[in-house]
Amino acid sequence: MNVEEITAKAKVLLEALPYIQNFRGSTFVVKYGGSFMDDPNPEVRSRVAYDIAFFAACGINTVVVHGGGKAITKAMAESGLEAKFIGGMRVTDEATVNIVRKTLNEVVNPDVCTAITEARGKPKGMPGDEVLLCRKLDHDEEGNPVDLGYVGEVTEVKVKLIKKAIADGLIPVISPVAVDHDGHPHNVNADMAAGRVASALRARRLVYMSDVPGLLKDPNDPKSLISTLKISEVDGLRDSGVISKGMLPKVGGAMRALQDGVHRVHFIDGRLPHSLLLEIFTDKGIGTEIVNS
Ligand SMILES: Nc1ncnc2c1ncn2[C@@H]1O[C@H](COP(=O)(O)OP(=O)(O)O)[C@@H](O)[C@H]1O
Ligand SMILES: CC(=O)N[C@@H](CCC(=O)OP(=O)(O)O)C(=O)O
Repeated sequence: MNVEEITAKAKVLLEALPYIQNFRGSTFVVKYGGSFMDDPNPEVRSRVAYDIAFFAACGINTVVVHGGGKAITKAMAESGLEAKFIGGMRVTDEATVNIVRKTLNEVVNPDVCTAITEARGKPKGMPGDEVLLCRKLDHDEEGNPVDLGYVGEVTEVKVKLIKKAIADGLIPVISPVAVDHDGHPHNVNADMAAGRVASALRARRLVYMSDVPGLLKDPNDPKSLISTLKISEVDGLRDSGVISKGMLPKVGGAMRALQDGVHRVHFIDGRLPHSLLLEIFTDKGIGTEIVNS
């Protein structure tokens, strides 16, 4: 390496310093998944795991909530069950909730933990039904009544258990399953679960990773990225239909988290190499951020 190359390399490292100094000791919640988890290139998942291990090594209390919708649909098909969604939520009967729990807790959660371990991070798999309490979800985003079966809305997060794992130097990895007051497992939308975990932990950052560059003005045009959005601008975008489908629970979770004290919520493309590091450790970022003021 010549002097110019050494200087350029050092510059990249030093650019991260103020961010590391600023974020040390803060809590970040990362929604890991869902669509990019199925990317045929295993490198995609691995890179995200490296970014998560990087955060933890910088002293950021990093908590992961993962998805796994596609894996559930595949497991249902193998059992001869057809997946049905209403308003983006899976209709979940008794047989389905058993598949949801098994797939998320016994397949997806260990997979995410393995990826983090391979990046030399120290994950702690936490089945959601051990840390999340819920009641049956009985209304949709607009407040209309719905009955989706065993689909839950998180009412309580066992913060002490999560903080204990963090204090032990571990990265909690939580699946989107919860139990009601009778101990019956429920399926929870992973975006909403991540929002509630971020709220309960009073996280400084909540990051949603998906397979789009961020919030787009035109969902069919990746160049129409909205870089920064104020919370007050969200309703207008929702009413005009700009925010729709899979973005609705993310934005719903984001709004709630911001109202509960989370400082910023980011939406980034999990397929882009190291998008998590770039969004957090550079001035401009590469996705969308929603801020409170
Ligand atoms: N304004 C928008 N900007 C970006 N994506 C949007 C927007 N409105 C709706 N979407 C849809 O939301 C999807 C992301 O949500 P979802 O499919 O649930 O992702 P994941 O499974 O990765 O959590 C995008 O692929 C896109 O189809
Ligand atoms: C109620 C409900 O719909 N739960 C989701 C839980 C998994 C999830 O949200 O995963 P992604 O983030 O990969 O979509 C489901 O059954 O698909």
